[in-house]
Amino acid sequence: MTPQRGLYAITDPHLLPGDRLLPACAEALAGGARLLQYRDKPADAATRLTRARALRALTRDHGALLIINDDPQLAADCGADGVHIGQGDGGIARARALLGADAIVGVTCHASLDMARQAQADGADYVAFGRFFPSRTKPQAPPADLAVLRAARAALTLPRVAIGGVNADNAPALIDAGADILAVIHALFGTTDIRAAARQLAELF
Ligand SMILES: Cc1ncc(COP(=O)(O)OP(=O)(O)O)c(N)n1
Ligand SMILES: Cc1ncsc1CCOP(=O)(O)O
Ligand SMILES: [Mg+2]
Repeated sequence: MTPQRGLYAITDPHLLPGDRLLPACAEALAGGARLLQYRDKPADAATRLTRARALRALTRDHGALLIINDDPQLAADCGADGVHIGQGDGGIARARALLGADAIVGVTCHASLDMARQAQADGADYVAFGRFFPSRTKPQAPPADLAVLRAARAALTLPRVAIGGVNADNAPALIDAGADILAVIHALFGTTDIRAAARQLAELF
């Protein structure tokens, strides 16, 4: 089931090449991340499956949820808790058909309340808005304003994820505006003390 609040760590293949992936994720989970998303576009299918299976075991050990980015089939193959899909990633119905009713399906809604309403009507488990701040990981992601979080809080029942340049300094404003879950890449995996960075963000909830 989707946690209602907390820190959502997302992996990055450039920050966490090869053997660094597992120990870095272990640190984020030890620091309090409640969800972990495996996001790895450049790797080949066999490598992605090996890594996803390893992250499945690791997240189980920490009682955290594993979400796979983009790829419902990989989520099914590694036994993940769910999948995150963007507006061009195949749709909620396809993900549900592959993963079943109990899986978590999260959907990117950029800055659009209409997209979020549609995602909720189509059976999503959470909606993600952003990027809220300049992002070193995805600088060209469409920008979003805090107002969309306030509007979604009033209009939707689903948990709201905030993403994009999130760090310990700007996180309180996102939570105040209605973010239930903070999705973070660089401010976690771009730091030297991942566990401390995760703890600082997790303690905001
Ligand atoms: C929690 C969360 N929110 C948004 C995204 C972005 O998804 P998408 O728009 O499909 O872009 P890519 O991540 O695939 O580049 C996400 N992955 N996770
Ligand atoms: C995948 C994604 N979608 C919108 S912003 C973003 C990247 C978030 O990474 P960071 O926390 O480093 O800005
Ligand atoms: Mg995607």
